[in-house]
Amino acid sequence: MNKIVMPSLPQAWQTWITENLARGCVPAEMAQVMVRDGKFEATLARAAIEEARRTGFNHLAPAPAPQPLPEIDTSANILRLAGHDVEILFSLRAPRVVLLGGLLTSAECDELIDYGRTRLARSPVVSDADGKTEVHAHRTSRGAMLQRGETPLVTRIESRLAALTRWPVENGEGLQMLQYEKGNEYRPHFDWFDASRPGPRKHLERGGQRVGTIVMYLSDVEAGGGTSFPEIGLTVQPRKGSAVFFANTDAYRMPDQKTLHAGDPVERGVKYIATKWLRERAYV
Ligand SMILES: O=C(O)CCC(=O)C(=O)O
Ligand SMILES: [Fe+2]
Repeated sequence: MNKIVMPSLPQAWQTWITENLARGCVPAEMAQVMVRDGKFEATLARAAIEEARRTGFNHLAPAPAPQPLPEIDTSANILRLAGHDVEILFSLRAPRVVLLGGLLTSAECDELIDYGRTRLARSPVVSDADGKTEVHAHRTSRGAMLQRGETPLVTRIESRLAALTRWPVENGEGLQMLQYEKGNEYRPHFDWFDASRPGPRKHLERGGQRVGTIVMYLSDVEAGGGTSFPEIGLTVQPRKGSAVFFANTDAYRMPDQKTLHAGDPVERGVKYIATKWLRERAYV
């Protein structure tokens, strides 16, 4: 095996191999993770791990520090953000999930629905082949894509989200206001882009990975319509004004498989949400 396998890997994976070997992880299991999560050829994964082992896995520069991510201070019950108190209802460390109460006021929810409702169109998904957006049976809601700062209310919400997550407004995609009627759903999916597929890879060029998601509930729902995370057995029930935040990647900004999530089918009532996706860098 030649010696240049490791440097050909993305820096984050070099660091991952180095750190996991140092922690005593089993090489065969590490190779499986690289195939599953990094979409590497098995032979390449094994060669890189073997090379790192032979060289004492210290031929790399010191591991870079974990990258900053959007993060919410969950040290108290109430987070005071410039004139607005948000309740921290629960938090989970890995994957990072935080449930927030009273992120939006009832009047803000109603205003956002009234504003977005005038231009609802079937919600698209990103195609694997070319990155264009297309209508798909897996996502049956209708929605409106709002520009960043499109109205004073949108600006106010975006500033609140930036203070909440300590993440710049410029790194956010525009808000999406979504309406799910009876039977409408968003089947299990990831919000992060899979760099091994040509379509999603194109989206990474503008602003990098989607490192965080905030789903804000603009209405109560009589039955169904929860946001569920099947890998961790969690379902969040919509409650007007509440929101769920989750980080889509680990501390090295590597996609996290545990963030698989769905908008469950609405059984009774109408569900309205606003979704905000946070990128690694400015989204312009
Ligand atoms: O509808 C939901 O509860 C989840 C929405 C979602 O996953 C998204 O907008 O990316
Ligand atoms: Fe999502």
